[in-house]
Amino acid sequence: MSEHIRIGLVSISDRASEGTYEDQGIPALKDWLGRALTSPWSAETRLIPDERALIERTLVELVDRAGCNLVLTTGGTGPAVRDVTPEATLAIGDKEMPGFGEEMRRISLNFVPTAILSRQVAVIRGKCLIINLPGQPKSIRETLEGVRDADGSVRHVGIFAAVPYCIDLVGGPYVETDDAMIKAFRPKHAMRPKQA
Ligand SMILES: Nc1ncnc2c1ncn2[C@@H]1O[C@H](COP(=O)(O)OP(=O)(O)OP(=O)(O)O)[C@@H](O)[C@H]1O
Ligand SMILES: Nc1nc2c(c(=O)[nH]1)N[C@H]1C(S)=C(S)[C@@H](COP(=O)(O)O)O[C@H]1N2
Repeated sequence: MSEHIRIGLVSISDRASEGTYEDQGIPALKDWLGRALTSPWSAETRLIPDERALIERTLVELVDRAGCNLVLTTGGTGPAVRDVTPEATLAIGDKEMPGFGEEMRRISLNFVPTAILSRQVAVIRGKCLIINLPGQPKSIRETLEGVRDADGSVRHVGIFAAVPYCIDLVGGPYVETDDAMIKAFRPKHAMRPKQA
């Protein structure tokens, strides 16, 4: 049986939050999750500037008060002075999960040589997994879903394949995905029968 998950979606951008351009981060996150998840979910969205204290408060609020078991951020992971998303995320995490950042940079190198400029991290806070994604809206799909060959076969598995089992392990709800988009990996003993 699958269970409902509340997912925090946080777009961190000075210019989108002040209206210089329209935010494409939250729509891209919603669009991807809408196509990838087959179990029930709802989103808590926030559009905020690159202010460390505000990022920390927002993440804490989404986990501790809104009850999110997954939070995806986009933006603010680069080397510029105002890019502080990784520092804010690490500051409020109980445990760092370095594999997500390492793998996202490897995946992103298939698309841009500047992928190594992205300092994204992931952490566990309570029963929630928080993952930083880069700011480019197209990078959301690239990192979550991975890289495909021209015939559609998966060349480099996206990081979302490891997300449902990670949420299981911290005591969150059982999340299911559409295998055609992203096949979630779980060891046999942790798998439940697929919903019809
Ligand atoms: N929320 C967003 N909506 C649309 N495009 C974005 C968004 N965030 C980032 N981008 C694009 O991706 C690029 C890299 O993202 P990054 O997080 O480094 O932004 P930035 O250059 O620090 O500027 P800002 O914080 O004002 O978005 C941006 O320069 C912008 O072109
Ligand atoms: N998958 C993917 N990753 C990417 C990119 C991209 O276009 N696709 N852009 C890179 C660029 S240009 C930068 S500067 C860094 C910085 O992350 P930020 O956008 O959060 O500041 O992410 C990188 N990671």
